Amino acid sequence: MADEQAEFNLKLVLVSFKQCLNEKEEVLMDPYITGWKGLVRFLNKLGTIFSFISKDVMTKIQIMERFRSSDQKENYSSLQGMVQYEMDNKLVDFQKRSDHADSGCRTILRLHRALHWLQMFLEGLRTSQEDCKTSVLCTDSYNSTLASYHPWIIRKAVTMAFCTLPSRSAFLETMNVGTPEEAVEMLNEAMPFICQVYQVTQKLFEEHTLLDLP
Ligand SMILES: CCCCCCCC/C=C\CCCCCCCC(=O)N[C@@H](COP(=O)(O)O)[C@H](O)/C=C/CCCCCCCCCCCCC
Repeated sequence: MADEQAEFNLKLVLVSFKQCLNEKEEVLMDPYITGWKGLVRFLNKLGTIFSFISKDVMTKIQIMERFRSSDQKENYSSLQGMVQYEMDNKLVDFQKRSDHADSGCRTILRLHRALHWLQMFLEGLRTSQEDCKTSVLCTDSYNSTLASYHPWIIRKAVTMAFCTLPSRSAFLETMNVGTPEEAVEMLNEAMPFICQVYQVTQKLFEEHTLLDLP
């Protein structure tokens, strides 16, 4: 709990995503989870209107943490290991959610899709003009990524929440790494790691036809 409430710092998120890939290009589960926890911390700072989103992410993080503390924890130390284990043991629902409603694969797929949104959003943030509206950046990146997976009611709630986002400079200052310029500098550093984690995961899920899990 204390961990979830700790102060957000962009650098910690950056370090986690940097640590995600090992020399064999495997995505390591623990830093992946830590990176997401850091992002939730940031989301919580943006106001209670975002709490329905952070609750959903926390539920998914907790599912993955349970796997990591179960007697099968070794099989969940990387995304590659998890896919292999769940596929070999038929632990993934492909048609509809039933016996394996909360498999690691479908849970990570939701976070993976959200990582695509993050990638688009941060790219917009880092390359946009000072007077650009974060709500517009957020809406555009959401519409081109996650929106197609969400029902109308979620899309409406999400779009309303985006309207409450602070200005670009206030948003960058919330990252807790100094001036907006310094935050942009750090985003420049963070982006390649986030993109690489996204690409490796995308390839893995594509190879095992896991990109449409219910
Ligand atoms: C480097 C830091 C700077 C940027 C900080 C951004 C912080 C973002 C933190 C979290 C991102 C949100 C991740 C959302 C995950 C959504 C997963 C999902 O799609 N869940 C749906 C499907 O799950 P199942 O039902 O199949 O289990 C679920 O139905 C959705 C629930 C709630 C709505 C999710 C909306 C996602 C909007 C993403 C934008 C977040 C806005 C952040 C504002 C900056």
